[in-house]
Amino acid sequence: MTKIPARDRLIVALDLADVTAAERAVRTLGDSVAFYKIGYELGFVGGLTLAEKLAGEGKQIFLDFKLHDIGNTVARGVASLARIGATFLTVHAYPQTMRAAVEGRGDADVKLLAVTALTSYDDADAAEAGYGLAIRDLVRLRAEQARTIGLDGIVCSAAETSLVRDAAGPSLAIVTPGIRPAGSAAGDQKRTLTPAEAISAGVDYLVVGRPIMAAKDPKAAADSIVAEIETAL
Ligand SMILES: O=C(O)c1cc(=O)[nH]c(=O)n1[C@@H]1O[C@H](COP(=O)(O)O)[C@@H](O)[C@H]1O
Repeated sequence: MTKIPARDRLIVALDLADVTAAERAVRTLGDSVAFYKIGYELGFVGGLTLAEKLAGEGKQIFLDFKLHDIGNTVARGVASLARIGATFLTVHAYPQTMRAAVEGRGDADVKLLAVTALTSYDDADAAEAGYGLAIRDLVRLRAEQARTIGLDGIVCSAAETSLVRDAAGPSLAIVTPGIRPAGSAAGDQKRTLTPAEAISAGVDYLVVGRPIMAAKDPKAAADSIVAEIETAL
C-alpha cells in the first residue's frame, strides 16, 4: 500500500442527528479532516445526500451501514450505495453476505470493508450472542474469509492488528474504531487503543467519533489526533 498521509488516516464519524448539525461540524473541522464516516444516525435523516455532496467537494466518504441480509438484498443494497461515490462501505463479515457484497459492487470503485467483531464486544458478549469462539479467534476467522472472498479491508480493534495482518495479508486495509486518546472516556467501547498505539501496531485508518465530536474544541481534538498519528508513523 502507498504511504497514506497522517491526515488521511483519520476518519471522523459524523454521528449526528441531522444534516444541519453535520454540515456545521464539517465547516468547523475544515481542512483538519479529509475523511468522514456516515452511518445509521445521519444516514437515515438525509446523510446520503450529504455524503454525495461531500464526496463532490473532495472529501473521502466511508458509508457505514454494516449490511447483513439475504444475499439478493445485500447485493442490491450494495449496488445502490455504490453510486454515491464513497471510498468505503461496510458489511458484516458473514461469508454469504461478503460474497453478495462483492457481486453487488460489480465494477464500482467503492471498497468493501468486513466488520469482524464489533469493538463494543468482549468475549462474554460473543458468548452471550451464541458464538463458540473468543473474539480474537472470531476476528482471525473472519479476516481470512474476507481475504478469500475478495473484500478490500477489515474493521476490527487495533488490538487485533497483527493477527489480522497475518490472516488477511498485506494488501487489505485495516480500519479501526474504538480509538481513545489518553484520558478520554471509553463509553460503550470495550477493545480500545490510543491513536499512537494503533498506528504503532500497523493500522491503516483510525475511526474516531465522540472524542472529536463531543470535545469542547473539535478542530483542536482532530489536529491533536493527526499530530499523534504523524509522530507514531
Ligand atoms: O464499522 C464501524 O465503523 C464500527 C465498527 C466497530 O466495531 N465499532 C465501532 O465503533 N464502529 C463505529 O465507529 C464509530 C466509533 O465512534 P466513537 O466510539 O464515538 O469513537 C461509531 O460510528 C461506530 O458505529
